[in-house]
Amino acid sequence: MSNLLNLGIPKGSLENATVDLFKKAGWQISISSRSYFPGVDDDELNCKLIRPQEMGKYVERGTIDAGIAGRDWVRENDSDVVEVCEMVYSKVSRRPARWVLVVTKDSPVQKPEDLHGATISTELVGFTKRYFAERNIPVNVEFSWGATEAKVVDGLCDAIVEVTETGSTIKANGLRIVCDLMESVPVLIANKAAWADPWKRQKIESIATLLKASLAAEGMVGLKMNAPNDKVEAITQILPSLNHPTVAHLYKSDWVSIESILHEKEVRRIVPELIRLGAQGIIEYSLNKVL
Ligand SMILES: Nc1ncnc2c1ncn2[C@@H]1O[C@H](COP(=O)(O)OP(=O)(O)OP(=O)(O)O)[C@@H](O)[C@H]1O
Ligand SMILES: O=P(O)(O)OC[C@H]1O[C@H](OP(=O)(O)OP(=O)(O)O)[C@H](O)[C@@H]1O
Ligand SMILES: [Mg+2]
Repeated sequence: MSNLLNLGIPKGSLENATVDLFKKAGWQISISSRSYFPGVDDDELNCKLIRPQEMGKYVERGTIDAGIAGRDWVRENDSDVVEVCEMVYSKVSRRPARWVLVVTKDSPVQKPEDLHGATISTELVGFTKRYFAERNIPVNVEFSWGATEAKVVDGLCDAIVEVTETGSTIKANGLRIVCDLMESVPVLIANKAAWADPWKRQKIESIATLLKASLAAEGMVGLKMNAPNDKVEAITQILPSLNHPTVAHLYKSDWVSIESILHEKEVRRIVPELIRLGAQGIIEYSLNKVL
């Protein structure tokens, strides 16, 4: 049973985005409703759904070998684990989640210092207490079980420290962000003993490499074209690339094939220029992974 890695998948906000990312990376994880043990098409993996708030604890103890959770919760729990890599994605976007200080629109609070003696509600109690203590602002920090935005609307507290991504919950509740306190992205964490085990470490590193490669490929495309030899200099000068564009000779011809990887957004600007410079037979293709 040594060639088996116990892997924690974050239940909740990061769940679907994480399963989608694994799919792009080459692993099909199937979660059936009410089961906390997803299936996975890899005999070397055993997946468990775990709340991100508890991922660090179970990875630290070795209950699971590795897992993905928001860095916010790994830090909040001060988990003694190896942070293998970070990946920039959230529930619906490819941006970090933001922990923000929030008040009602009509609140007089303009900066954290204005909350002297106030009550702040949050799920992230340790971080919030530290943030205000470091600035010598005495506040009363209360733990919130969720639906935190409602508490500041109802006047149950003066401000909240809450996570936001699209901002729609803050907007829907007529609230205002005072300032950003912290950004958080998902991290792949590993148990220290598992990291010291050569097989487990290699498996964890393979997962990290492929997840990151899949994220890196998003929004990138390949562009390939033919051009006469005397146009190569001009074309390669305007062509963005990861390193340098590839230039290969066409068989029995004084034409070359030029290939490069670039951001999809740049294509609409670059292609007309390439045609003007003499490129022909231009093809664009999507990428699954960039390593
Ligand atoms: N849009 C988002 N909303 C909340 N958390 C997000 C979002 N995007 C990423 N995260 C990250 O997800 C983790 C929180 O996950 P969790 O499942 O607790 O979210 P939740 O939305 O509060 O869950 P629940 O629906 O059970 O209340 C944190 O690490 C947080 O940084
Ligand atoms: O900026 P947004 O894109 O709107 O996302 C952030 C919201 O999503 C989460 O709420 P959740 O659905 O978990 O409700 P909860 O407060 O009950 O946990 C989080 O706690 C915020 O309320
Ligand atoms: Mg929540």
